[in-house]
Amino acid sequence: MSKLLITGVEKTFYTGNSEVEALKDINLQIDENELAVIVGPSGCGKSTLLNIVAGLEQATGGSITMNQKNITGPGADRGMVFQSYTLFPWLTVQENVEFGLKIKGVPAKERQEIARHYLDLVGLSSFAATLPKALSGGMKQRVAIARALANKPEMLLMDEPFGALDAQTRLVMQELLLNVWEKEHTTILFITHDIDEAVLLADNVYVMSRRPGRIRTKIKVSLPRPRDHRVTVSPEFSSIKKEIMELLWEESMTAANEK
Ligand SMILES: Nc1ncnc2c1ncn2[C@@H]1O[C@H](COP(=O)(O)OP(=O)(O)OP(=O)(O)O)[C@@H](O)[C@H]1O
Repeated sequence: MSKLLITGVEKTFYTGNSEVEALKDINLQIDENELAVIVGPSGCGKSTLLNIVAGLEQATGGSITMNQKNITGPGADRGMVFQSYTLFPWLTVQENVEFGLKIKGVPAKERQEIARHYLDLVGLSSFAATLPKALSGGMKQRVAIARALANKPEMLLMDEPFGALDAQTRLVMQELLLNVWEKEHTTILFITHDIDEAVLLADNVYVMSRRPGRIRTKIKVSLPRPRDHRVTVSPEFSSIKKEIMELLWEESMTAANEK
């Protein structure tokens, strides 16, 4: 069943006398429980699209529905994880994870239990009382994932969540996300520049064109699950990666020649 339906979405930014056409006729259908990954050349509008789905930006045309209801603004039904760490520095790890639940009025005991469950899921139970400043980048992103999931969102929106991490930590986080998704099966819309990351994680990789961005191709990734990094050495992995690389190369070269 379709969870998210994006139909004919357009976005033009108007600043002073200039305008930037960021997205043009975006059509995308994401199924319930799908782990969908978007890749595209730099500046093609990936973050803009995710921000529109999050309700943080308003589309200038088209429509977006989640569970057949129009998205008109931000809501707790969509959890966000950004590249930059967005934890509250004055709250402990546990309090950060509980934050959204507290706002919703969930009783203290219940929210503590929920927070503990998700901290356990991301392997941070023993850091519950720690302040964010004492955590590494990877640990902060684990907290951000636990915090987003604790609100039981209908969808998790992830914008380059591992982009600021070192290569080794990034691999660990990719496997952690796969593990979390195997257990929770939350529908995820994930943006990345990293083609290996896209193929490792995705049910489907959606390749965007150069700006103004459109969804150029949907590539189904049928690699067996559960997955871990061993899958990256398989011939199937290489062949999907090559297909995506060629599409992105074509888009980037055309964009460069247009400048
Ligand atoms: N608030 C804004 N005002 C004006 N232009 C904007 C705004 N936000 C984004 N843009 C422009 O819209 C286009 C798409 O930007 P966006 O950040 O969505 O691309 P992206 O694909 O996420 O880029 P990258 O891969 O480099 O992170 C760019 O040309 C950008 O300069």
